[in-house]
Amino acid sequence: MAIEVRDVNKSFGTTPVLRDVSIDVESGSLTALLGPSGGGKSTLLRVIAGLEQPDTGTVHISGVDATRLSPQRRNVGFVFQHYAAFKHLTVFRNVAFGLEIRKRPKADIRKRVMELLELVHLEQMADRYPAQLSGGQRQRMALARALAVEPEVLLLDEPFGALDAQVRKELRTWLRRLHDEVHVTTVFVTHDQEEAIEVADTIVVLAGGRVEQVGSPAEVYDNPANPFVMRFLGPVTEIGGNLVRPHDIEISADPQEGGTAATVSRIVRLGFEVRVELRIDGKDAWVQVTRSFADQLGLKPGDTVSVRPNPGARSLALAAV
Ligand SMILES: Nc1ncnc2c1ncn2[C@@H]1O[C@H](COP(=O)(O)OP(=O)(O)OP(=O)(O)O)[C@@H](O)[C@H]1O
Repeated sequence: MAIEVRDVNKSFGTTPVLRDVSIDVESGSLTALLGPSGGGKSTLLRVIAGLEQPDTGTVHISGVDATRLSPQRRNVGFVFQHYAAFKHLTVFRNVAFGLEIRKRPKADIRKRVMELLELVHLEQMADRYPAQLSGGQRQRMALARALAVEPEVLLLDEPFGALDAQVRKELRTWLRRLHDEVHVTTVFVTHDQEEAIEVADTIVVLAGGRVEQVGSPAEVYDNPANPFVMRFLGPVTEIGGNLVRPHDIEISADPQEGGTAATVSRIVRLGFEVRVELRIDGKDAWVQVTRSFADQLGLKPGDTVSVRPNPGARSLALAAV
């Protein structure tokens, strides 16, 4: 195990921010800490980094008890949302920085930095200054710099959070490919469930300072531990007292066995998908269908339909919680 966090509690003043948090991060994995704002993600990452001390509990890194070690002695690399580059140094020198202070031979530094710049696709930018890079390029430089000293663990706190949606998407794919090449154990913080699902091997869902669930993207999406996780990981709607994914619902113009009667209130066409909005017993619900299926049904507002979760659907009973 690359990182073992055990029974960590942390409060700021009287506010508990991490409550009995225990997680294992496998060597070579890419793990997302996912959750709503204020849930404790950054604090947990900072506890792993050694930038915050837990009130109780321990952090082991590569089998060594790191709980009382300074950040410098933990052999971790970090990248934050707003990366503080040395403005007066070129991209090359920024990446070389950690190696220069470790007094590595010049030729070795040059070789390593050029390899890293190639890895992050910035080899053409070596002589530029940070101000001459785009936001996405600057974050890639930050990653190269964090990797330069060969950390055992790479910690990323919303590394693409300040970038626009398009660049963010590109960098996600890029981070996944980079990780497949380098295999350094990586933990990254995100509040974006799509980003976590697309990039991570393992997702740790953190809310209110507690670990709600740990699992692969498919596990947390398809088998959420509770209604909170189900809601946080993707769209949900309520049918017959159950929480269901809107794409897991069968809709029919005719009554179906085990179906619930609903009235169509609106039909919204969103490109390939169609969202059929419904009223069921005075409550709103919705079903997601494909455009061709919607056309086949020929629904219009005011129609009465029958809805039911399809046989393989995961549903969570709301009354039981
Ligand atoms: N240094 C600090 N002093 C006091 N309170 C803090 C400190 N750092 C964080 N907090 C509080 O701890 C809680 C958790 O913050 P944290 O940044 O860990 O959450 P987060 O899940 O990363 O949220 P976000 O996505 O908004 O950064 C918040 O209520 C925050 O206000």
